[in-house]
Amino acid sequence: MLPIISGEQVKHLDQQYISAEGISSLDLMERAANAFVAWFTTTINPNIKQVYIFAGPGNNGGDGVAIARLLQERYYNVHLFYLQEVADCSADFKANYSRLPDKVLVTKFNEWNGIIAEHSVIIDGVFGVGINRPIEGVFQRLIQILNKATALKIAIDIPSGLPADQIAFGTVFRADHTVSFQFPKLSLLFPEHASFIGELHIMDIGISEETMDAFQVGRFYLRAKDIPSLHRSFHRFSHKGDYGKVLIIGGAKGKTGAINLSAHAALRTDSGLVHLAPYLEDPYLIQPIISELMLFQDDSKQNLNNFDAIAIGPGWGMGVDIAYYQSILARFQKPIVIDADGLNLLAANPDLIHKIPKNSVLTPHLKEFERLVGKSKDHLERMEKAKNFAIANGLILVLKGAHTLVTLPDGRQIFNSSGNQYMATAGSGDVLTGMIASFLGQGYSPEHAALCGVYHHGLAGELASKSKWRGMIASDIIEAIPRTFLELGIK
Ligand SMILES: NC(=O)C1=CN([C@@H]2O[C@H](COP(=O)(O)OP(=O)(O)OC[C@H]3O[C@@H](n4cnc5c(N)ncnc54)[C@H](O)[C@@H]3O)[C@@H](O)[C@H]2O)[C@@H](O)CC1
Ligand SMILES: [K+]
Repeated sequence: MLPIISGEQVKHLDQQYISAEGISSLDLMERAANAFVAWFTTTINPNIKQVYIFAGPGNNGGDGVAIARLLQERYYNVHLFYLQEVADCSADFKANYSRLPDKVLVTKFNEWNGIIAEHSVIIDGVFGVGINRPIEGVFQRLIQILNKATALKIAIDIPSGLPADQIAFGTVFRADHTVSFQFPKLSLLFPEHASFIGELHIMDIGISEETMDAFQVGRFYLRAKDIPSLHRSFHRFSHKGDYGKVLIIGGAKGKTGAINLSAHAALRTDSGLVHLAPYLEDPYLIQPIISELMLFQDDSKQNLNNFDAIAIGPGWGMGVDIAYYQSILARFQKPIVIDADGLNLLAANPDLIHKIPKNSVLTPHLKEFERLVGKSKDHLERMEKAKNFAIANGLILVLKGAHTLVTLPDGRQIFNSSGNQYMATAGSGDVLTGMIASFLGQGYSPEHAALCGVYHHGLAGELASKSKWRGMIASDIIEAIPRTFLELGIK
């Protein structure tokens, strides 16, 4: 998994890599600029009239100057603005400045007439991860002008003004796209920064995960390439029992749709047998949405250990008898998945937390998490609370959101990269619950079940949204689950 190192560590990473690989920092900047241009030329409409690049005094500005040259070589009309006397800029900035072709128009920012032509693109290379104080003066004026412009806006590495690992504290460039090098900076994953970042793209510039691992940050970014090695493989003689027997408990009167969605998702994630235990006097009254599902009448006395995995909570309601909740925890000794009202009931009855089997997977959204541990002033504090909670209770916490955060009992924190905004739809969380339970039932470790569940879920959402867009519903995500295996090359 890709380590997420701090802004401060980036300098050391660069130096370490540069000395180990025998390349210069200028070469690394050239790679970064090439990576940006490769993304730009394949993503941005080629009919744009003008590219405006704004370069600050450091190496982010240096990237901007190198990008100006590379884009001009590809016949774009490039207008470069620099903000500080070139003599006062970083060494690699100056080296790139001296390589600029004549066809790049170059203007000092304070001599700019402020006009931005229609159908143009703005590239922000004012500050990168070296920002160390709030933006003021000429820099602030520029960012304010650019934020008002209607042109498409792209940030190099990080929107200028955003600190790499903290919550924004002043003026920040508002990008439509952020093209970040090598790994996402931590602050790019915070929900409060969504409007600064736009779409996030991570471009590899050749620094290996091993080089980055040396920094031991304990924070990671989960990508498609990480997933296949987490999967178990099955052979042609596998029996449906090998694929696990899963029980989904929840679904009070009027809310049985939630367990149906979880159960259906578990089947599509390859579970062999899936049972529903709705919280109804007569569970046989409900109609499973698909005929492959089975009903289970749980009377607090039955042996639950015949199941390989259990998920509790979807649509359960807050009227559940706590003695029944306790009886489930007493009758099943393996890690379980807890979601929705399973979590809300825990928040209302905190003593229950100590009875949950270790390494169980809890999947709160932000509000449910708040009910469990109290309010957080920002995502940074929330991350800290998630870590403390997972370590103190020996549980895996899956904090759902745009970059779902999985916190493991040893404190490691893993941000997911798959998924999109169309997944914020009713029942999407129930689908995830069923998927994680399915992987658990198939014999995956709780850690791998959580990570595979989260990644496949996001990918299923991406695939389903290609045809359903805003109209996507949770059932569409379920239907797309099988294709996620194909997409990731998992047989
Ligand atoms: N491995 C990587 O991630 C690579 C990083 N490179 C680029 O290098 C950038 C980091 O470069 P630097 O460390 O030079 O940092 P920056 O380019 O972010 O800027 C640092 C400069 O701005 C000044 N400064 C900081 N905050 C200011 C403020 N509020 N007002 C006025 N001046 C301020 C600093 O004194 C310093 O001169 C990255 O973001 C990335 O764009 C690439 O060139 C190569 C590879
Ligand atoms: K920038």
